[in-house]
Amino acid sequence: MSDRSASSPCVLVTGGAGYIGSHVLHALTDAGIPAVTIDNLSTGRRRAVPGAVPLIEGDIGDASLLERTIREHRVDAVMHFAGSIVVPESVSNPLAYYRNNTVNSLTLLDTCVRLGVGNVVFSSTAAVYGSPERVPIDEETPTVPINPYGASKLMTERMLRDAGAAHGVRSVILRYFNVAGADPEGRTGQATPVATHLIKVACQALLGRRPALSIFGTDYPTPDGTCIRDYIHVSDLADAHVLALLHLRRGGESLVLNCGYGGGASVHEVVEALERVSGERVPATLAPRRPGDPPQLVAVADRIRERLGWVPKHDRLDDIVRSALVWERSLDHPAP
Ligand SMILES: NC(=O)c1ccc[n+]([C@@H]2O[C@H](COP(=O)([O-])OP(=O)(O)OC[C@H]3O[C@@H](n4cnc5c(N)ncnc54)[C@H](O)[C@@H]3O)[C@@H](O)[C@H]2O)c1
Ligand SMILES: O=c1ccn([C@@H]2O[C@H](COP(=O)(O)OP(=O)(O)O[C@H]3O[C@H](CO)[C@H](O)[C@H](O)[C@H]3O)[C@@H](O)[C@H]2O)c(=O)[nH]1
Repeated sequence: MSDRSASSPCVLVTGGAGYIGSHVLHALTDAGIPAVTIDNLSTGRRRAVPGAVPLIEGDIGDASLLERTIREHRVDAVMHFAGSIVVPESVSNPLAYYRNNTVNSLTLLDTCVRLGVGNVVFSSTAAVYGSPERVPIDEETPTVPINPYGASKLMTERMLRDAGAAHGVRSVILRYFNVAGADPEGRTGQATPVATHLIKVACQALLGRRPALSIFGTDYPTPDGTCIRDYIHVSDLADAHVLALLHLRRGGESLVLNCGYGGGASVHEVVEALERVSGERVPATLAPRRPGDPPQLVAVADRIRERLGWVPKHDRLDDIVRSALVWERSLDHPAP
């Protein structure tokens, strides 16, 4: 055990080899906060994990591995990213989603309670709101998920709330809106080649790594007919996680917080931003609506600023798409 881990408590980051988890590991390392990660590398990559952070290759469904890690590293807090994230896959294979997102979260939470780890930061999603009637969406909006992915995450939120009441576990539940972009220093980014997220797919199309971007639906009730989303830069999201951890370590109360900027961009606006920053055309074709896409998802994002003192640094759409494009160029694998 190193001197540092002997003196300071450590945060266990599940899924730290993945897109968002790896950005958070870099943010923790930059802030001098000791961390350890467990990842089964099902979608994550070993090289996304900063060198200073021990990577334990294993599954969070393995209670004895969790227990060993928590004891050996003097873990006092957990940031829980590990999970399955593809919405259509959750529709075709729901039980796999309930197993990985809900059952494994239960194992993790149960282990935390048994070992007295009382601080949990959880990656939730705007998908818990489903297709709300009113936009923008505040945290009191009813949670009515419309797919198993959203339902599987909402169940973990519920477990955290109940475990808080019964066992004193305090949690910050972060409901991410549309996460995009990459580390401005180029240390990590979204690396899975089978991407479905708009900004990543648009970058791949611009670079000729896929034939074209399909714009799913141009007849929505929005000003330009395409869907509107609240895109948040992954590095700003990573900063929010560090603040959430510090809040809990200070003894702060449990919170549920939207993570977005409170503004929206349409699919056309995203494409225009990418063309503006690159000076190149995004090959795009107009396609029918994708099933299950709500016309607008925009956060009311005041609470996170008030409660955590979060101040975003990368909230211009041009910055988000530029960082995504720089990262995409650095990847050596072609898209499928
Ligand atoms: N990407 C988004 O836009 C988005 C939006 C809302 C919420 N989220 C949530 O954020 C979290 C991270 O998402 P991401 O985009 O970084 O996805 P990702 O697939 O890049 O990261 C998930 C990581 O978890 C690991 N993992 C999965 N199951 C595991 C298991 N059973 N045991 C150990 N490791 C396991 C994977 O190998 C991967 O490294 C997820 O919980 C997701 O639901 C993501
Ligand atoms: O090739 C593409 C991909 C996406 N889109 C459109 O771009 C918008 C954004 O789509 P994404 O797939 O990038 O993201 P989603 O809004 O579908 O969902 C994401 O954000 C949600 C919360 O807002 C959940 O967190 C979910 O897990 C996460 O995938 C949608 O209108 C979609 O139809 C296209 O036109 N073409």
